[in-house]
Amino acid sequence: MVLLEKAPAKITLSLDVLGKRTDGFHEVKMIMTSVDLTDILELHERHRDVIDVSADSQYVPDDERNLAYKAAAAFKQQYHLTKGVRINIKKNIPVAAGLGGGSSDAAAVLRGLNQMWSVGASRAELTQLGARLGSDVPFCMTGTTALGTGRGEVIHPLPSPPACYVVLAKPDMGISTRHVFPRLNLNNLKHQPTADVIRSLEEANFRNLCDSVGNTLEPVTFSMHPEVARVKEKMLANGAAGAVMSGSGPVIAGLVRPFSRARRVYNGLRGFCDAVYIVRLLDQR
Ligand SMILES: C[C@@](CO)(OP(=O)(O)O)[C@H](O)COP(=O)(O)OP(=O)(O)OC[C@H]1O[C@@H](n2ccc(N)nc2=O)[C@H](O)[C@@H]1O
Ligand SMILES: Nc1ncnc2c1ncn2[C@@H]1O[C@H](COP(=O)(O)OP(=O)(O)O)[C@@H](O)[C@H]1O
Repeated sequence: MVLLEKAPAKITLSLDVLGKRTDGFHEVKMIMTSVDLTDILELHERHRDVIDVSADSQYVPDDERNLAYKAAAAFKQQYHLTKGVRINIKKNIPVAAGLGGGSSDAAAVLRGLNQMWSVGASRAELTQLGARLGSDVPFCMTGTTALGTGRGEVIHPLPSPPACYVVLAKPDMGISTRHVFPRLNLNNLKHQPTADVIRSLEEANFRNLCDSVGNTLEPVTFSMHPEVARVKEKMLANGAAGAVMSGSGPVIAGLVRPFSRARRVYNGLRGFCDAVYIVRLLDQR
């Protein structure tokens, strides 16, 4: 049996860090929404009790370090399964970009195995299992628009954003999340107007949304990689109505209306960046 599962990328419209937790993670408030830039996972049932993973990207491990592998191993252990699976990943989401590609692949494996093996686990059970794999995985289980609290794994659904295009621009580097958080100056955090972003979603107010997006991690990533700050400036200079770094970066997401203006922003950034995309929100009014 073969099963195909899509794994959409996510962008963070707002990311605020409240402080450090006793478990070494940071307390966050972040608003995430999914976009139509997706990895495609092929799940092939194996009768032997093995997990094989392949990915068409040199930047992604094809062994037990792969988040898709970890998800399959956790699912098999949780439900005492001895069947095997081969997972082929078509990577369309840039790696270590702040778009949650690995987390989304892990969530796709949990959804896919639950279906392929007719386990019947609830979405809540899969989300709880996903939280053990990474802070981003619970959001990726839902794939709509939500506020993440705690370390990001506690999910509070939010209204869909107003329809717009998103230009994603990735400078030519990857950034590891675990290298960004420790560099935060916890005594001088630039907090975000999370409540304003939520209100703009409730009111479907595109202008107010664009004026309130922001990311407390930007100063850290920008100081490590000044070119990321330049991409954000260029995104706005080329006509984006709002721009914000996604996750720990380096991707900058620009909110744009209408499509003709999105094309202009896209063209203004191509050649300046390693990869530029125009995507749609998967969950929009
Ligand atoms: C912070 C975000 C925002 O989207 O960064 P991106 O990965 O997307 O860039 C994500 O929630 C990340 O989620 P995920 O990538 O699953 O991170 P995890 O594997 O849980 O944690 C990786 C490392 O990031 C740091 N970390 C992550 C989340 C958090 N709330 N506090 C932290 O300090 C820790 O050092 C941790 O060891
Ligand atoms: N299936 C996967 N897809 C992408 N990255 C993966 C995967 N499995 C493991 N990784 C590793 O996880 C790290 C984070 O990748 P990714 O989730 O794309 O970053 P981000 O959370 O910043 O978007 C990378 O170093 C990558 O090598």
